[in-house]
Amino acid sequence: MSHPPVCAVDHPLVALHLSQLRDKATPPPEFRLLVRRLAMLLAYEATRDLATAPVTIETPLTSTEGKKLGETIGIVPILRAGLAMVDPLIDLIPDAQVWHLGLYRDEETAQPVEYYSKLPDRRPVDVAMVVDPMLATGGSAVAALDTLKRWGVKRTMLLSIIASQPGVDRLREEHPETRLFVCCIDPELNDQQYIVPGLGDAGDRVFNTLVS
Ligand SMILES: O=P(O)(O)OC[C@H]1O[C@H](OP(=O)(O)OP(=O)(O)O)[C@H](O)[C@@H]1O
Ligand SMILES: O=c1cc[nH]c(=O)[nH]1
Ligand SMILES: [Mg+2]
Repeated sequence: MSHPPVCAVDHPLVALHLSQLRDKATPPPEFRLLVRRLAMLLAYEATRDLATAPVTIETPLTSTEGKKLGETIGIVPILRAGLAMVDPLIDLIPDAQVWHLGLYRDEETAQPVEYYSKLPDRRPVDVAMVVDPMLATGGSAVAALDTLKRWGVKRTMLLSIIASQPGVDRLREEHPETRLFVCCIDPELNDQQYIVPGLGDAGDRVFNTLVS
């Protein structure tokens, strides 16, 4: 089966929650809830092709065949903003492992700076689901995927709420094998490399650290 490399989830619920998320009047508690809902909707699409294995279960009435996951999943949040997408994903995939990567964008250069990574030597997962609400220049996602590739993960996907077109192009160029799931692709970046129209700084809006 061949998959489209980029899936922009076209759904009325995505559209309405995304509109509220973009609104500058949306306060952090509601922002977090909206990120949670959108992460679940993205995860529903992204997990469509996960392998399953048969399992026999007993209902109160009889034996029947059910399913269990047939591969191991790692959820990889890019700190900080990616943390807001972890809980909704482990609600849906309770056995998933969570591996944190700390990256921030240098404010002057917009280049990613790694400040936390504690992956073990032995790669323990079949599929890595990288989560970060924003794919702007693509620098942070490319750095995270470089790390996961060195770690030996064969199948990677990235779930982002908003991507920029330049970020999508860069990801396709540098990690063509990574499947990308987004709620929306915005056309451009501004001079500070923020996504336009975007939603501003996702990490600051999640963690209420926007200082004006
Ligand atoms: O595609 P890029 O140009 O690399 O930009 C996207 C990155 O920027 C944001 O994180 P930020 O650096 O603001 O860190 P934070 O989550 O701690 O706020 C966002 O959550 C991504 O990680
Ligand atoms: O628009 C952007 C770009 C980078 N990081 C964000 O949080 N927002
Ligand atoms: Mg930020």
